[in-house]
Amino acid sequence: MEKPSVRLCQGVNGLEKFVLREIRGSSAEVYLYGGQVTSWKNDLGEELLFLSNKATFSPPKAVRGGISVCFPQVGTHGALEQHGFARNRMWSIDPAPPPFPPNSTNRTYVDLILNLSEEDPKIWPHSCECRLRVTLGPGGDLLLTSRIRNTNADGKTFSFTLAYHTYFRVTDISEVRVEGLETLDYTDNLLEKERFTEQGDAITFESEVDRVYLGTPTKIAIIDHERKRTFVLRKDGLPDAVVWNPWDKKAKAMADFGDDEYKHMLCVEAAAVEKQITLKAGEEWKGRLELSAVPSSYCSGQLDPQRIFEG
Ligand SMILES: O=P(O)(O)OC[C@H]1O[C@H](O)[C@H](O)[C@@H](O)[C@@H]1O
Repeated sequence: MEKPSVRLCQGVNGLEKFVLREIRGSSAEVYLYGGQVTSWKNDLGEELLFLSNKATFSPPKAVRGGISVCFPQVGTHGALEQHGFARNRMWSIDPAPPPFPPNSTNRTYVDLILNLSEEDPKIWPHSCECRLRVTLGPGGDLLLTSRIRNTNADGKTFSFTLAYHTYFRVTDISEVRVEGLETLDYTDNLLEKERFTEQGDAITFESEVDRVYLGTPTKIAIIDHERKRTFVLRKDGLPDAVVWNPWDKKAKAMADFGDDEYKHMLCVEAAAVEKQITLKAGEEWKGRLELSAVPSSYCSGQLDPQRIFEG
């Protein structure tokens, strides 16, 4: 048994990262650059997130993989650069994190706050506090909580979209199913954001996918059939879910992504995209994402609902 610990150390290219460890051996890594989670391992030391072998860790380029916070804009849904600027700014240790409900079992966490640059008001003329708490639960669950506060001194309202851009590591994308999004409406980024209704039983992958599922349930499951592992996402305050896999052609076009790596990743991103979140001066918004990885009780096409959708 290890002792739970949170350690600040140097990561790739001398960039600082936090390493969180829990008693049964699970761990997570969070970089101050981008406030980005780059690793999440289970009790057996198996990596659960995808991080590209070609990820550069060279600011101002965003790190390809892990979990980045897209804020204040998701994708091209606005006038800012793709996915906003939070993922390519330095974050720092939050000196005054707001109180969380007391929870004696969760001590392994780090509180970060986004440092806006002096140039940022030119592209986004607002003042805000953007906080992120990353918690590793004793059982190895990973919990991200964001708080965004409008601190505009001039009383101005602002609006934003936000996503946790999560790259799950999967064994073989063609053997993966996503459950929880069937029958929902989605907008298709590959077809000029046209709106469709999902028809199938569950989502499977055989070509490029880039969709925003709208108003999803709070729980979504990603079943890695070959590894017999199911990722369960539970989310609050983030009604939508982006599902993305670049497939072969787009993979080749990305400098920081290996040609065949699309086979081993899937992005399912808890997000607030369709409806912007609007905060009046002084108001705060809170959203959270909880991830767990459990052995699949998936067999002959059926998820065991007891295991996945309860509890
Ligand atoms: O290359 P990036 O800016 O990190 O974006 C990678 C991908 O992220 C999202 O999932 C979007 O829906 C995609 O359209 C985009 O290609």
